Amino acid sequence: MFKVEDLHYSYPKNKEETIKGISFEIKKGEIFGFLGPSGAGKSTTQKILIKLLDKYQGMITYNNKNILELGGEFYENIGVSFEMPIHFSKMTAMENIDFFLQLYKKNNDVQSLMKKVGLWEDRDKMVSEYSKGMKIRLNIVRALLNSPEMLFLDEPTNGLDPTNAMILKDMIKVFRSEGGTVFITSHIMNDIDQLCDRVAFIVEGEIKEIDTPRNLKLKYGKRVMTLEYKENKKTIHKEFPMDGIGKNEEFLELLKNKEIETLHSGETTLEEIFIMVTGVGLNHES
Ligand SMILES: Nc1ncnc2c1ncn2[C@@H]1O[C@H](COP(=O)(O)OP(=O)(O)OP(=O)(O)O)[C@@H](O)[C@H]1O
Repeated sequence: MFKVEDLHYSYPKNKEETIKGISFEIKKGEIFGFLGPSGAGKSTTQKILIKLLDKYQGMITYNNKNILELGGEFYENIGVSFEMPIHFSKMTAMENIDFFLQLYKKNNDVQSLMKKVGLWEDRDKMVSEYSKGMKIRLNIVRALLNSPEMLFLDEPTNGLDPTNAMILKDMIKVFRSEGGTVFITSHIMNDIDQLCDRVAFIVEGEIKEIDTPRNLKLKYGKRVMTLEYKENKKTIHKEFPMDGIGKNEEFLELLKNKEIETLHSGETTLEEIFIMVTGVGLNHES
């Protein structure tokens, strides 16, 4: 759906390039995660893809057309939800929605969307009375107002409690199951793991990895089995190579004779991969 080839970008006031020659594709019907430490260039790339920044080098096509040649119809087909919810706070949620609806030719079913995010009952409240979580949910409704074929989401679950985060993730999955395509950035690796078909890691304007979360886990994980068992009221921890595990006598003896507490393959988490690829820890406060 999107093809980005050798993209370079520098902000006018900066000497150094912010985006240093990245290439990737977003396939129709996939959820594509764009991950990286703060300042890596995620928002800049997203802004270029949605045509908010244009003086770049390289080639970007959307459905095989150069995005620079696309007119207003481009915005009929995409939905955008950025991290900071921006609404008219002195208007009610519905007044906000009505305002944005009339900008589009295609309209989604607002009542159904508002019910899905649990805001229908509060639709006539001023947005200034909304909590942060409510504003974020209203933001996603806004992004879906034109029934887009592609969604751009910047940190969509940031600031949501687990229940609301789950509602939002379910909406994103339903959107994909109905054929939609999603470009998402997040610092919450669990969400990324649950949602994304493929992820790219960007560090200082360069892409270091692109693959499925599963392939990355296989690549960065250790091929070992770890076993914890009880012996004389103590927990003993042992590691065995995955290769030939079925014939490893010591491992099999432990399985047969000991009280096993845990048994794991050495699969790593996306969070550990993030740290390995980017060299930067995740800030859990964000
Ligand atoms: N308008 C701007 N003018 C000049 N430099 C900018 C501008 N916006 C961003 N930058 C710089 O470009 C680099 C990439 O910023 P960007 O916002 O794309 O990072 P990010 O990966 O989205 O970070 P975060 O996770 O913190 O949102 C940073 O060094 C930032 O300071």
